[in-house]
Amino acid sequence: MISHCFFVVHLRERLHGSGHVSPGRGSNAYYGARVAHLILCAATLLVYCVYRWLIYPTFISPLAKIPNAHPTCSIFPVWLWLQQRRGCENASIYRAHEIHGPIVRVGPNEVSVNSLEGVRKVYIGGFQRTEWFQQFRNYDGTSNLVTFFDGKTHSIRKRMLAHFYSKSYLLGSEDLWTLSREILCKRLLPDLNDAADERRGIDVYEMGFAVSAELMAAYIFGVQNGMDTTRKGTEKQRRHYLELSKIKMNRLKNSKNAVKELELHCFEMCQKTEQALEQELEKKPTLDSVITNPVIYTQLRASIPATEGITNEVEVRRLIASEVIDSIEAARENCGITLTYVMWQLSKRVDLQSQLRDELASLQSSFSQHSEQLFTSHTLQELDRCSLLDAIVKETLRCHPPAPGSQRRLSPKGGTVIEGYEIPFGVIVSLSPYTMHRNESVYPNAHDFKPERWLQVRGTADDQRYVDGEDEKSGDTQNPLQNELRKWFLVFGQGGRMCIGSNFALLVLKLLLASIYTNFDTYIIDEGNTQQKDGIMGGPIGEKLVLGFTHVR
Ligand code: HEM
Repeated sequence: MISHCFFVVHLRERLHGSGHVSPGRGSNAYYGARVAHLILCAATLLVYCVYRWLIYPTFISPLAKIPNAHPTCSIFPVWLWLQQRRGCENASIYRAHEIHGPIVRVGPNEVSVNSLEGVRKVYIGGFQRTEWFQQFRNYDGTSNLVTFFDGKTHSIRKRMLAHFYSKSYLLGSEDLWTLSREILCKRLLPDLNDAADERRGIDVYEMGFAVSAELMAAYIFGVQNGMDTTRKGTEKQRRHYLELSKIKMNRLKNSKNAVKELELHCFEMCQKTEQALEQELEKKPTLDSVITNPVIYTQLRASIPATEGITNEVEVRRLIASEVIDSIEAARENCGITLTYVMWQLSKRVDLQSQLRDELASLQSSFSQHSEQLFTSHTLQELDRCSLLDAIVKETLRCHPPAPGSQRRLSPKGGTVIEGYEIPFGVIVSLSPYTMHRNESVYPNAHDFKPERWLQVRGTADDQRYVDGEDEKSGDTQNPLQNELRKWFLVFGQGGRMCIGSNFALLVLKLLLASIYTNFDTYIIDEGNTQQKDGIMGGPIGEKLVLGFTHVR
């Protein structure tokens, strides 16, 4: 537009110069003509801007028909930005849906949806992720599962790993139960025992983050090559590691140095695993050491060259490191936050703790520290059938999703139609667990923590029967009410980009809870501020939860 105006001025000058009668340079008439041209250009520019940024988005764009979360949303992206700055983005979008229904415009080029049709179109339909996800690249921009844009590259990598994170594989994995026994029984429980004896409080927020990262690292690298920051005596390393993680996640000052140190730490674990594999040391345990296979590392090391065609060893190691550091972070943050909230909820309800203990006591496997049966090959399968435990974990994830924020995508070429509204190509479309999980018609009294809802079948109030553990794999169950609850459950995302670690996360959380609550009662000593942060991640604002532990008789 600006260049067009200059062209007009230039043309007029050429005309003047080619013999037309024109006011002489420096004369008043000459300057008057120039000013008139400039005014004309400015007016044209203004009209264009008003049309482009006011009239078109507000009245003509297909998005204009969608209700605005705020009157300015069609023109400026300021409303959303302000909600983010104020730390109330999720709550504000939720309120907008309550007022306007299943679809709202939250910015000139962004809409939020809250419906199953939205889930089906956006996630199951495979809309692309936005640029925002690129920040999860590691090692100077090396991609991984989270950041791959191209669908083909993404699905090759996902297929490479999916089997080793599938529920059926994990339930039968000797590596998983062996490494869990090592970490929980030899590192975590002895510290909790001491805490109970000494009447010392434990910050389970810190403990949850550390033990989750440690379990994930052990599955990736083998327990002997992974992390060791949970046991008593490692408090200094643990706090240093968690401090670095916090700096990285919150992009605080010095985050570059923190990122470097964390990447180096992960790279060292890769190198240690590589050396062990080269020397075939894995299967030679000494008397007091336990060794497990580096399940994920070995798979990536074999499959990246074979299926992605990358043979340069340094490059392969970089790709592996970029992939696994993300998984450790995902486990640390998401499982850490979830464990904190489950234990907070259980500590408020002694009755629920004892019901859970009764369910665990009915199993053949025992989680008692004094039992010979502790963690056998049946343990994981048995644990998976505990319906109350499952309900407690699911209800915690519903009420306190660790990643409650909008899962943003871009509308595809050719556009789409959602909830009857046309959405052109390139619009940011999102749904969020925060809003989906608060739907009163699916989750009555949605603001209350009610594990029972995951155990009920549809019927009258007096006809609420309990169902045994359903087959998670099949998705749909015989129970229409449970199917409905699951469809609205967005905690792990849905579709092709859904969380690859969901089964691992659920199983590890159940193992942790079974081990802790079989042996201890917990009570709150200092809960700080347990309100969830309103953002992409939703840890407790106070970043702590100090619980007391007492031995179960
Ligand atoms: C309670 C625990 C967890 C929660 C709530 C969670 C949540 C999520 C969500 C919501 C997404 C999808 C985001 C989107 O659609 O844009 C996701 C993706 C992902 N998660 Fe998790 N996660 C958890 C644990 C884990 C663990 C333990 C791992 C370790 C393997 C993991 C690895 C990943 C990866 C690699 C992706 C990207 C998948 C893809 O793009 O195909 N997550 N997670």
